[in-house]
Amino acid sequence: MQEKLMVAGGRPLEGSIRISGAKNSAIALIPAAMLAESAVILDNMPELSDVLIYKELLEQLGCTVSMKEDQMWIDPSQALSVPLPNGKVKKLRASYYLMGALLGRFGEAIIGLPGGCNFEPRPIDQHIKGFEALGAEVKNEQGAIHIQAKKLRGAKIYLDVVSVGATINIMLAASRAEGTTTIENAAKEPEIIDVATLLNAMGAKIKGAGTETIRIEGMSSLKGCRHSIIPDRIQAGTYMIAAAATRGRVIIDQIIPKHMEAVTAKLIEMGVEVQEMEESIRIIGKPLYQGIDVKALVYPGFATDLQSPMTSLLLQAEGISVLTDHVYSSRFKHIPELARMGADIKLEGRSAIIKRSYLHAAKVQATDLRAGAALVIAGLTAQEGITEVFGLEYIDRGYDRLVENLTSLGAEVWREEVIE
Ligand SMILES: CC(=O)N[C@H]1[C@@H](OP(=O)(O)OP(=O)(O)OC[C@H]2O[C@@H](n3ccc(=O)[nH]c3=O)[C@H](O)[C@@H]2O)O[C@H](CO)[C@@H](O)[C@@H]1O
Ligand SMILES: C=C(OP(=O)(O)O)C(=O)O
Repeated sequence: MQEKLMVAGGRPLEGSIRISGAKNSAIALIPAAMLAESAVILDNMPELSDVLIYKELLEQLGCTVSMKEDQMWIDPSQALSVPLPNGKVKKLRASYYLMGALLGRFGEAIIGLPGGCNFEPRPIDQHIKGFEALGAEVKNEQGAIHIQAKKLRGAKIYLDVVSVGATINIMLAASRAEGTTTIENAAKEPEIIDVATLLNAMGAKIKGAGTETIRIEGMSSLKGCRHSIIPDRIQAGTYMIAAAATRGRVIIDQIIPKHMEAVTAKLIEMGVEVQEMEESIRIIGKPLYQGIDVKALVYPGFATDLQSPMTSLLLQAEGISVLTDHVYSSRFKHIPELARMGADIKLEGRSAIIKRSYLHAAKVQATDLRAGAALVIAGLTAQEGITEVFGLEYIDRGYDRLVENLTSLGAEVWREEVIE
């Protein structure tokens, strides 16, 4: 059943919400568990469509997986490297982590090229370069990546672009290679530290995660363990932005404020009051905001995943704001949809030039996950009317309990079936 999100605008968000575990950690930790010979327990698991698809993928690979509340239990002892050239792997981006995990555990993998949010071409050449450096032979046969290694040996790998996915995928395979692997120009996102923490708890020896040089000493076997997933900094940032955009007062709880520093700094710069506590942040919206420049960069810079939601907030700021995405050059599919609501935004190369706009409700299409988040925030700020956000399945990839969370903050939002 296809659903749309109905969003009534014009109400400030007020109250507090608790943030769940991070999608981009969860969907790397689940395949990482396959590198162990015994059960792995993952706590603080978010209830997202990507997670549920990953559970099914692991089951296809012979794992036993169960979920109870926010805990996932994975027994990978009977896992096999079943070829998955098509099917569910196409439904999410992070299915590419099965390449590293299966290569590490079995020395072979056949995995279809990933799906996920296709806001622009997203190559995986650096993942492949890493696998080849570890001694694997990699071929693309009709859209499926075939990877085979007689023996995986540690290597020195320099990434040409700073890539979250390639850094994690190489860590996965290298943790079961013979000898030491060094990844230079590695990505530093908190999710990478989370994966390294899990692998180390499984018995791996990984040093330097969170810096640009990561050293992985390969192990011949890894064991099960229990691990709690870090909070989702992108969901947290989205709610911070939504609170500011509706001139609300919201406490965003159970987060790591350090992970939010780039967003916090930009909100303060435009005039939002942000109070940091140990495990939470309070946002106090103000009547007037200043236009600012925002550059989406790799961590610890402003996250590209928050670039689209931030666009909706910048529409509320006086003067002109310039938002440039240095990670993805054309992640701007939300802009024509925002224009339907009255947004005055021009695209110049990889920058959006954003002018103060008074939005009205409209029927809009989410074309990817964060474009969807941007449209929901825009709908919340529209002065009157009900915005209909189509493509809710994208939003469900990354925001669990969205309607419950927004409703608890006083918003009027609900899901409706799309009747063709
Ligand atoms: C599942 C997951 O964690 N997804 C996140 C991950 O995606 P993902 O890991 O796919 O993104 P990357 O960090 O790899 O991409 C960063 C940049 O490097 C380029 N690139 C990447 C790999 C490669 O082999 N070759 C190459 O050229 C990409 O096109 C992009 O321009 O990080 C992105 C950047 O923070 C986020 O938007 C995604 O939410
Ligand atoms: C782009 C995203 O996810 P994915 O890489 O899983 O498509 C995202 O989380 O914004």
